[in-house]
Amino acid sequence: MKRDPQRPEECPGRPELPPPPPPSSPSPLLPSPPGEAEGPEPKSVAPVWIFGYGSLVWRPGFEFTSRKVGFIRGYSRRFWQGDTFHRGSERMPGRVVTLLEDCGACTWGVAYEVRGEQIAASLQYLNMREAVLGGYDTKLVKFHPQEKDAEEPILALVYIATPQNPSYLGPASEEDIAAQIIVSSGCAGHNIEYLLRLADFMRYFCPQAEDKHLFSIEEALISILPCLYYTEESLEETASVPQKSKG
Ligand SMILES: N[C@@H](CCC(=O)N[C@@H](CS)C(=O)NCC(=O)O)C(=O)O
Repeated sequence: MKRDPQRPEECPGRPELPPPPPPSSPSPLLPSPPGEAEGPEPKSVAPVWIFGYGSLVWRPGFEFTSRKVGFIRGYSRRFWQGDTFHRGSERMPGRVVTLLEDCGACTWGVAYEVRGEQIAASLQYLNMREAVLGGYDTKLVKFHPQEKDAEEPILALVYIATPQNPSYLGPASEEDIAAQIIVSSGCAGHNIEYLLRLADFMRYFCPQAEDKHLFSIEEALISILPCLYYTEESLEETASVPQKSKG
């Protein structure tokens, strides 16, 4: 998919979250879970909400009852967590996101509602994916749905990789982070996919939100890999442009 390195000034209207496609056809950004609950609501006392701000935004990997786009306050998203399994290897660790406490900031993502049997299944799955394999801890945060009529924030579980975890890499320049992402891949795929899918989610579902860190890394990556540039000219037009004289 060609990319437009400039964020659209005016998104052509934020698309609604696509309804999860039938399991046989993965959706472009927010792949359907193993099977979003259909039919009568599972019996449960109270739902649990899980907030995702990285790969969980587009690859939850567990069954859920509903999902909402929104944000949490007091945190900034940073590509400061190393990953030697999903998007990297022991020899070439990738970089994935975690949250940095940052009062006054907010981080946008997707909150998933799980009910009944979904609760144990999703937490067991995420414990393996995030905690055991990823080095993330859990924390409770207040999630603010983007819907205008949403009154109260929702208490949600979030996975955060703290500086104490062994895979934590910490700060680096956006250029260095982009260079590391370019050469890393793991069991879940290339680290470039991880970055670009997250940038696409923000561009199209949260166009009003700022995320300088994320988009600076995307721009640095695109400047290194011009093949990702989006051009409106057709190849023929480009080819017909007279070459500059070598001077
Ligand atoms: N906890 C964050 C980040 C989670 C994350 O991206 N974890 C990585 C590393 S453990 C992961 O699950 N990767 C799976 C993938 O890259 O597809 C979230 O809520 O999305």
